[in-house]
Amino acid sequence: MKNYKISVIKGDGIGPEIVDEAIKVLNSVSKKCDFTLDYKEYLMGGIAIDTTGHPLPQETVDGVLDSDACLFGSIGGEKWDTLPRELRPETGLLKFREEMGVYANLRPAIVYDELVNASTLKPEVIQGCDIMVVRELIGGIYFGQPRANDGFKAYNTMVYTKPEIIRIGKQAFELAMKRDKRVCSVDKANVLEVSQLWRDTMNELSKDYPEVTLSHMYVDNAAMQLVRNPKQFDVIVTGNIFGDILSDTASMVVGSIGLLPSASTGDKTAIYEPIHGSAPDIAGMGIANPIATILSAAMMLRYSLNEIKAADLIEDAIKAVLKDGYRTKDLASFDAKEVLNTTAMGDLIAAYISK
Ligand SMILES: NC(=O)C1=CN([C@@H]2O[C@H](COP(=O)(O)OP(=O)(O)OC[C@H]3O[C@@H](n4cnc5c(N)ncnc54)[C@H](O)[C@@H]3O)[C@@H](O)[C@H]2O)C=CC1
Ligand SMILES: CC(C)CC(=O)C(=O)O
Ligand SMILES: [Mg+2]
Repeated sequence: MKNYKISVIKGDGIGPEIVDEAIKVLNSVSKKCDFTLDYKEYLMGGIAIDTTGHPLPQETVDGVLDSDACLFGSIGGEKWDTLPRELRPETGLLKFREEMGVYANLRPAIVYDELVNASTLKPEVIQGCDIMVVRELIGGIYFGQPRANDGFKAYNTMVYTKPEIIRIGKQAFELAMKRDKRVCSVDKANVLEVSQLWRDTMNELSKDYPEVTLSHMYVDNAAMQLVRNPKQFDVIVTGNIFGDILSDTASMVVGSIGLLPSASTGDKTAIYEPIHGSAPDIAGMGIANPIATILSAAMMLRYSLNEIKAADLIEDAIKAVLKDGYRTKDLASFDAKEVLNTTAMGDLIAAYISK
């Protein structure tokens, strides 16, 4: 029987609540599909600061690199917001992504038929929507030097090199080849030099993919188009900050940020994490939607472990649960037959799998 080593980082806020549900579901599907999972927990973010004095302990870096894949919850919270920048949970997360070399963050935004009434957008606008946001994750303005804040003047730097743009562009074109063969590259080339290089490079790269239609859009327009007519998009490729913002926007096309999973991939390892943060406003209340994290676990099975049947079983169980009218609080006003807490939603998805 196959056995996989999974590193687990629960993090802060709702992180532990949602990761526990994903593990519950993984255990249910692994029994059904005849493989086992060995989990090892590592600290990161606020809890790591409180325990070790540092947001990213070396043990976490080594442990994740030694595993087959990493399941990640979320980090951060007000408690740590006043720390110097280099000691903050978010700085630990960025350093973690950089050290793991996970340059491509794949954020699918799929509207399930079962949830077509779960969005504030009209059903006809969103039905059948299936977007893949390919966000560059270890470059751009979140990482660029110089950066500083002296209390009077503050600045950050948006940097991309051509090899970095080619690397992420290739991921987008390759994904598009397996999908509807359309890539929309999002930038701000009317204002930013870095975006002009991004656009020129995408144009050059597109010559290697003649079957794929490449279009370009400014990020402000892209945000508007995402809510106006999301079905016009197939693959969106963009830089770190634009992808961060546009994928949160896309979550409202789907219905809730608690539904969107992601895979952060590179050449060394992969990290599977919901797109949302630690949601301190609802932490400990038992109302967080665990589906984004459970779907991230399904992506882990599909992409890192090649357990395709298991991934399908999870996704089918989620659709069935939603079709039967079970909702967490974030989706309570959309065709809910019964509103479940976080644990009950995890229990139910696990039970549908083992049916
Ligand atoms: N990957 C990570 O670990 C990320 C961490 N953060 C950190 O998280 C903290 C909170 O950031 P926010 O801007 O509030 O973003 P957030 O994504 O944590 O929350 C935004 C809103 O969405 C809701 N929400 C998020 N996930 C949900 C879920 N699973 N179910 C139901 N509702 C959910 C929250 O209750 C909140 O109202 C900050 O410290 C931030 O830096 C933010 C984004 C990503
Ligand atoms: C620390 C932030 C860059 C995290 C975030 O918002 C994200 O990755 O979506
Ligand atoms: Mg974000």
